[in-house]
Amino acid sequence: MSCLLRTPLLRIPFIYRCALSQTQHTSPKHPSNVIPDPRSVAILVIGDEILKGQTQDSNSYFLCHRLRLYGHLVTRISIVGDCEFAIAAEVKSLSARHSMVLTTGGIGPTHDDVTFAGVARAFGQPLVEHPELLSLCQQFFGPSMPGSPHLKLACVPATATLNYGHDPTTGDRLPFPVVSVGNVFVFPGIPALLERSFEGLEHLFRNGSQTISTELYLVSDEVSVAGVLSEAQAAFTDLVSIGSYPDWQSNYHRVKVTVDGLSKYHVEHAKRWIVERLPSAAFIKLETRPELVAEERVYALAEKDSELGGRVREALNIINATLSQHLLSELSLAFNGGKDCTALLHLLHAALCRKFPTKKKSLLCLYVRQPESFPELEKFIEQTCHRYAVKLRVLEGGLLESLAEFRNSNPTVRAVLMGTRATDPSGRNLQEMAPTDPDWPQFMRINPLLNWSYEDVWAFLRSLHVPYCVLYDRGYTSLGNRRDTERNPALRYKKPEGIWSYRPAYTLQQSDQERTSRKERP
Ligand SMILES: Cc1cc2nc3c(=O)[nH]c(=O)nc-3n(C[C@H](O)[C@H](O)[C@H](O)COP(=O)(O)OP(=O)(O)OC[C@H]3O[C@@H](n4cnc5c(N)ncnc54)[C@H](O)[C@@H]3O)c2cc1C
Ligand SMILES: NC(=O)C1=CN([C@@H]2O[C@H](COP(=O)(O)OP(=O)(O)OC[C@H]3O[C@@H](n4cnc5c(N)ncnc54)[C@H](O)[C@@H]3O)[C@@H](O)[C@H]2O)C=CC1
Ligand SMILES: [Co+2]
Ligand SMILES: [K+]
Ligand SMILES: [Mg+2]
Repeated sequence: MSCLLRTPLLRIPFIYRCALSQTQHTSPKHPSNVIPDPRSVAILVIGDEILKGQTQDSNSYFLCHRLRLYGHLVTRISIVGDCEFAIAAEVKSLSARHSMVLTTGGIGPTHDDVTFAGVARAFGQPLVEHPELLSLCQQFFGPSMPGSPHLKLACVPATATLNYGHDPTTGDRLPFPVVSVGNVFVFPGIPALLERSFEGLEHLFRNGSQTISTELYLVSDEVSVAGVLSEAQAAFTDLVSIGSYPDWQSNYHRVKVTVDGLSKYHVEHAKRWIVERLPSAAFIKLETRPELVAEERVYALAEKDSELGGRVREALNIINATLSQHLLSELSLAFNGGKDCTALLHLLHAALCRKFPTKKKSLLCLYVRQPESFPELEKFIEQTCHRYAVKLRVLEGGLLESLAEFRNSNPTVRAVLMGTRATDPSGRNLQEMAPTDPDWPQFMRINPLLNWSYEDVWAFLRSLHVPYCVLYDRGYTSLGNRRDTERNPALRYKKPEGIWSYRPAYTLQQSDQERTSRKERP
């Protein structure tokens, strides 16, 4: 490898370095006259609302992601306001230094939409009314008088090319073309419109080469790996690009390290280089999308001759019996973001994947939000529903009234799956299948986790890398609301540097203390 590294001809110049040399911050190693890499692309985001903090730019994120899939490397994102001169200056500079420039925003009919004027100015061209665009505008907006606002959409730089995209699913030609001038492509700002226009032009933007990317997940913090990562980047200069990204929300890792490059050989080599220099306990082989492998992993766990295997078998039996007795439209999952119903959702998802292997069936979840609920919990619930593609019905107010409302608005639902365990205050005299009490709205309650222990729930979640609410990693063992829940004192400990902290919930030794940090309702 060292010979390889020393032979300049065999080095693949890595793009991110070249990008640096194109800016004013010229590095001594890279003269400023480096020819732009043919894959280097710039994105120009246009809009006052972005600079004012009124709109969060999502278009550049979308474009970076897609362009990378298509084999390009975005080396610059610029943001300018709705100012013709600023747009012109930026377009001129970016267009000279990159193989392609994609702009977003500023092509509508209002006074602040000046992107075409800016692009025309950048190339020293007049704005002209394009006959084909004019007839399209008249088709969409009806016949026009001179000066009609929508005619502005037809006024483009003189050498403009019209690029018609196609709907990737139907193959139909899209009604409105994307205008390009030289290597500058002018996209709309409305995210849905931008995405549709871009996807329709895949053939224009797909490039041959591909960036190879791999990840390492670390359970240790950045400080403890910074030295090795610097050495790795130095050893593989110009061959790979190494990134380090701390994550405060993950339940399973603290840092994600990425290794990117043009050659699989060098990417793998650099990855091994890092792995060999850190203790193996520093890494976790993380399942980043556990929901995609839920069926396989959950059923494999059920085959195991262990206590947890037995619990999983039992829960799957109850779930499958429920699925054979009821249509999916007759079922709902009571989901409040707690660890138990999180485990149940994963089990249910696995069972549904097995029962409906091809059809995407969506489950209805019911969440009765408490006053002063934890923001972390709300965020987790939202992300989880998205992850498992379930519908969420949120109700506010008392449990009884909310259930009555749910009963009325969802008359098909007969049974509600719940994460109740026998050790919960409400689980003491419960059966696995039990109708609600006479004074409660009538449902069949299904409790597949009734015989699970606190430890079973954590062993299940942790072994399958199922994401759970981050509050459990911060010392909460049972979640109510911000008023009635505290971190569990049994998890409190003093760090070597003398600061008090809390261990994660899954390390609690005395599971009978699970709820001691919750003031129970009378
Ligand atoms: C559908 C349903 C039917 C009920 N029927 C009765 C009844 O017949 N008689 C009775 O005395 N009590 C009933 N309850 C109240 C229940 O027994 C508990 O008191 C209540 O769920 C709080 O449970 P917990 O404090 O043990 O919390 P948890 O341990 O958090 O709750 C256990 C499980 O209940 C579900 N759950 C709890 N709170 C919510 C919420 N806010 N939104 C959505 N799901 C939630 C989840 O599946 C959770 O895993 C019912 C609750 C629900 C959600
Ligand atoms: N049918 C079509 O294909 C076309 C329609 N038009 C028309 O032009 C108008 C819109 O032109 P635009 O250039 O899109 O106008 P614009 O620049 O004013 O943006 C429109 C909306 O998109 C949001 N937006 C802009 N940049 C964004 C970013 N980077 N990230 C997230 N959100 C962003 C803005 O905040 C704004 O709400 C509409 O009236 C549309 O009908 C324009 C071109 C093509
Ligand atoms: Co080598
Ligand atoms: K506008
Ligand atoms: Mg705008």
